[in-house]
Amino acid sequence: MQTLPRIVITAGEPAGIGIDLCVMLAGQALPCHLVVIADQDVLESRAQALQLPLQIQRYVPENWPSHLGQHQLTVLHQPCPAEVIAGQLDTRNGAYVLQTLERAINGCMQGEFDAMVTAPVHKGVINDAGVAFTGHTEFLAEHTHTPQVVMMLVGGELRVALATTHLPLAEVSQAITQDSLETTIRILHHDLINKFGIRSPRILVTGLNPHAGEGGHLGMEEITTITPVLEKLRAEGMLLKGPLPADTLFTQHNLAQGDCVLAMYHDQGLPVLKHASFGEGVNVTLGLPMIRTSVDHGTALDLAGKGNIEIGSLLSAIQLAITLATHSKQSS
Ligand SMILES: NC(=O)c1ccc[n+]([C@@H]2O[C@H](COP(=O)([O-])OP(=O)(O)OC[C@H]3O[C@@H](n4cnc5c(N)ncnc54)[C@H](O)[C@@H]3O)[C@@H](O)[C@H]2O)c1
Ligand SMILES: N[C@H](C(=O)O)[C@H](O)COP(=O)(O)O
Repeated sequence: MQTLPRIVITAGEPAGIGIDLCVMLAGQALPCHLVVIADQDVLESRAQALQLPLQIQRYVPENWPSHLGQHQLTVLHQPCPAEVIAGQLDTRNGAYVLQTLERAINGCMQGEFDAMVTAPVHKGVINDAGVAFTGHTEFLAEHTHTPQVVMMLVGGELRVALATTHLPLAEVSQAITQDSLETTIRILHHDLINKFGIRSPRILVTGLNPHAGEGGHLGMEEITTITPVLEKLRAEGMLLKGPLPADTLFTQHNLAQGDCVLAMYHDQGLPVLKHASFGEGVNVTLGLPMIRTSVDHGTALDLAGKGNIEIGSLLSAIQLAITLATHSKQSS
């Protein structure tokens, strides 16, 4: 008999909508076993604020109930040190957020969980708490000892991967070297085949500069870095198009010729994807020795504890995690 995947969810920043989403999740039937790592009291008081029914059962590793959507939620209790007020960040809870991530990562690496789905964290408050933190993606790479990973967002018909992640714009050009770009494309190519079932992935690669550098008149990175890498990997048989001007790459005509876009930096690729599918998209980390997906939105502090939020992205992230975990079990 096929066993259901065991999905662990980290509830993210406790003052944000991650808690609300986990409360809402209790009302959704899903084809998986599911455990949420969060402070149980915070979940209960948010459920009260939202006037939603919630019955919590503590997580017992040997006994995973199915997630039937009858307002029951299995919770791995991680206490928040400071009182949580919806919408108000508190640096005293920064370490708690990271502890939930560490617990989920350890569980995935040791086979306790099949996949990890993350609700949004607030990068700023973690840094204000004194811990350098740029995002889940980098944290996961560090904590699984993976030298390089790739952030890809999937939404509607689009897949957009990034050559750099959470980096000040002034540092982007230097961060894209021939080596880093080659590794990014290899990871992307490998995971599109092995995780997404695309036999011969066609990857559309943006330039870095306006109009892909205009033959060197508007920047040299296309000539010195991107083109040599694409030529090397094309010689191995990879289907790579580019470097293409990013402003027109996202036209329907061009997108129809690829399975995935590789953008050079965060705000070159993600605004297009979020315009097309915000609230339904999924962020997936490629190249990890475990499965991790996430929502496409942030902590939305303005909406926490008030109701009227969309759960679509979390459901899509869980669905993708289930698909990837099932595929991984079948192929192992
Ligand atoms: N996966 C993650 O952990 C993740 C992703 C993106 C941003 N963030 C972090 O979140 C924080 C806030 O970021 P931001 O303000 O740029 O983006 P945001 O996504 O939190 O908010 C942008 C807008 O979208 C709305 N919104 C977001 N999610 C919604 C939902 N589920 N339903 C309805 N409306 C929703 C918000 O109210 C706001 O108006 C930052 O610290 C950022 O780094 C985390
Ligand atoms: N870059 C993501 C986005 O804009 O949706 C977000 O910041 C989350 O990134 P991590 O998964 O690395 O936290």
